[in-house]
Amino acid sequence: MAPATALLTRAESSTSSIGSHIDVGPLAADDSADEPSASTPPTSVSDSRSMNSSKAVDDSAPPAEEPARRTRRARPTSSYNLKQLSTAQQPLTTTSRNASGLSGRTLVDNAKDDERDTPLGDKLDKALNKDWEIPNESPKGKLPSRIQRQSSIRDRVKNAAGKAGSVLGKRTRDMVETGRRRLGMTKEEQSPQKNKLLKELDLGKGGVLDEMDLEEDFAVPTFARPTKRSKTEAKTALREITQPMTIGQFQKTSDGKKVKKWQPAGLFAGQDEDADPSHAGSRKKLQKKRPGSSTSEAAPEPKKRSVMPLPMFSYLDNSRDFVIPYDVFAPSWKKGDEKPKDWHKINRNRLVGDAKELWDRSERLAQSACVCPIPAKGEAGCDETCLNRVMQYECGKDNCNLDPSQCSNRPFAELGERIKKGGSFDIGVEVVKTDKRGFGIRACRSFRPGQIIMEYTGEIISEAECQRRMREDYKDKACYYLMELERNLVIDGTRGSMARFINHSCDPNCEVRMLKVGGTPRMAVFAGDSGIMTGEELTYDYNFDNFGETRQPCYCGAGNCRGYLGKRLNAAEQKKMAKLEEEKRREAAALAAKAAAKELAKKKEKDSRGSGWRGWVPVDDPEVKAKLREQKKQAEEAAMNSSRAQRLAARARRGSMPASEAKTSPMKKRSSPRRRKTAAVDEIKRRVSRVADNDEDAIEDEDAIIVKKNTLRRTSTGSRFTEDLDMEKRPASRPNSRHSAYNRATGIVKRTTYSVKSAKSSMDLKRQPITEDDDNITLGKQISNSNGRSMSKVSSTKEDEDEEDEDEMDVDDDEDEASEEDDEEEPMIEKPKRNSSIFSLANLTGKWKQTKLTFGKAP
Ligand SMILES: C[S@@+](CC[C@H](N)C(=O)[O-])C[C@H]1O[C@@H](n2cnc3c(N)ncnc32)[C@H](O)[C@@H]1O
Repeated sequence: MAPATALLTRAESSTSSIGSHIDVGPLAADDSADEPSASTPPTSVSDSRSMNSSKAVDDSAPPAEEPARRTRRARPTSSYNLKQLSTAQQPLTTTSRNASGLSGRTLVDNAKDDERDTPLGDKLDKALNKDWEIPNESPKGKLPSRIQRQSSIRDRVKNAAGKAGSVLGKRTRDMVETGRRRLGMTKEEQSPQKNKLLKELDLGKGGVLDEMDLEEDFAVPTFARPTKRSKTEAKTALREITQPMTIGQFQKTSDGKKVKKWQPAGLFAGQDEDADPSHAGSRKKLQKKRPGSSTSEAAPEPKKRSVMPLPMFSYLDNSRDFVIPYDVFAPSWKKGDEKPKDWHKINRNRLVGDAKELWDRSERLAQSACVCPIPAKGEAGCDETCLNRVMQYECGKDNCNLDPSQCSNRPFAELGERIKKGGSFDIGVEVVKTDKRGFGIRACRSFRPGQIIMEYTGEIISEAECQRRMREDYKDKACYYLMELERNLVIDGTRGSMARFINHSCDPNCEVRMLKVGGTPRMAVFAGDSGIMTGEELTYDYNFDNFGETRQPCYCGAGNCRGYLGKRLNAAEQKKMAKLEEEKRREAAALAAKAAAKELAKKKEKDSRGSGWRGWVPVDDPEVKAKLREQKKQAEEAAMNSSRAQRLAARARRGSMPASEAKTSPMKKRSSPRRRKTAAVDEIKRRVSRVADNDEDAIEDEDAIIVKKNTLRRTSTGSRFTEDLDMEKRPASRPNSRHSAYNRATGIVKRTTYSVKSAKSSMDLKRQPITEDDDNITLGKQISNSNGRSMSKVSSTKEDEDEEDEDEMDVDDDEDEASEEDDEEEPMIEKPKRNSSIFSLANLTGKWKQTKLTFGKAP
């Protein structure tokens, strides 16, 4: 070799071949035989391997060292001079290049080219020879033209496939063989579909041909362009072949060897599609299996898969509504939820009374027996053609030859197994309270269409007993739990299983059916055609006869609701029912009108009492109490703020009385105490009656009186005004009076006792306890003197007030005496409150009694 050639520098390299264009043509051709590794295209000048391959290697270098010098970085990259490469590889049978630009022989040794006779290679060979019409003749004497090169495509494809097969190894080949066996195909008799797939696999868009875009104006042979679908299928097939086996688990054999355990079923090509309940086709199939089911159309045959579906596609196909899994949702009874009372649970039917006799005597149907064939693996036996199923018998060991695992007509056995487990998921239902329909049953798991949910158990009674119970025991009940079992026999679920709580719906999701289990009829609730989702309320159509004339309104809320519980009526029945209802409606209207008239009369009577009258109110009503307190407060504030009150207060402070008051002042008349008292009381009565008549002025006067009283009370505690009054107006001593000594000592007390404006009432109030019972807002006071003598406790209403006035005088007399004696005592009262005329009257007269308070005025 010329050493000059060997001294290839980076600079030279970059100029001679931008993009790592390395001239390896003649050298590679020469060396390829003795140095197979040279077939790996060199990638860059720094690649020592490339240098060697281009004969720039010193021949003296020991060949054994070559592998050691090959670095990791010396890997091929993706830029080649394709023309050169193809020429360089001319001596080989074929050259192939895939999309990444790698030569096939970088993966597979040339020496193995002969082993290309893999099944896939054969297959491709066949497919190519059969379907492709690629012109492979070139004009004689001409240099290999483009089209000639095109003729080698076939070989290249074969090479590629062969190499792939060889690379993937025995396992893949075995798989392909197995797949072929499953499809029942020999090499020769492949289905047209498979051929098509293979063709598409070979030629698909973006497939082998597309990868071989050696020249822009490549003449594509005439064959149909692959569709999108076939392309997908082809890709799937390719993936099926090339994917490593990941399904299955390893298991150890007896001699400790690890062998793969293969799935017997799954998403494999050649198997039936799943009978998933959420799948419309399979649902129909199940419906068809049930006798008496509404849908009787023949279910379509399940399709056989020609290729394995990708998991993603099967998920998309079997889409269903999202439901929170049971263990997350678990709509179970919460603490505090209402539980049904009055329910005695029994899980097995009990024969009661004459039903037992009837049961024993009743003619039992001869036990039916089915002759269903053993089903194919993975299929359910005793389908819709099963004789037992048709006769409404459950299969069992006595009447069915199939193994329980093969038989699909053993719902009660299935239920028994589930109940034995005992968890709430296995039981699958629970009682819940509904809005308008009492209790109901809710699913706490999902149920397949037609799957048994629960048994309806209870007391089995005769028809006659049922009628008696209806008439006597249940006549006042709103809910009945009676269900006909067989002729003359009824299940009374009043004492029974949870199924008794299932409500009616005109669009139900369950159905109740009777099955004979070992010759014994039993009722059960089955999921309807759409299955049941977790959390759904279970309902079935009661479709019962009404006992009596009344029909219960239905609150199922379904779009097709009939409006009533019970079965749909025929025209005559509907007419009769409409007539009855019309009558009832008329009666109800008449009753309502009567009640309205009565109410109106009451209202009129009430209104006739006058506009201000709002009726007596209960005195212990907290609202009234609050209102009264508020009114009282407002009145007090108004009184304190009224200009008249202030004027009077000012005058009182100055020591002069208003002229009007002065005129009526008993002090001026200097009459006898009794007369003065009478005059004062009369005056108060007059004022109070004006107030009672709602006279605005009088109310103001009343305020004034009250203010005055307060003023006077202050006076009594030693104000200047009182002292003045005492000095100037002090009466002559009364030698005969038993109080004269006291009068002389204190003077003022007596003088002020009987005047409206006198301090009598206020002074008395000071000495006498006023009780204002908080719980009972009636205002009143137990009058007692210092000796503890009870003076008065009079209950008063407006009607007897006048009479009481008479008593009042006597009371006051006694009181007066008491007051004289106890004048010096410490005040023992709290400040009296003003709010109503009655209260004021009581204040001013000193008469305290249990008074019923009112809003406004009494009539
Ligand atoms: C067999 S019981 C069902 C359980 C019942 N809800 C309970 O609380 O016991 C039948 C009674 O439930 C009530 N009911 C059931 N479904 C109803 C519906 N759709 N509308 C109104 N009431 C219903 C009626 O009172 C009926 O007599």
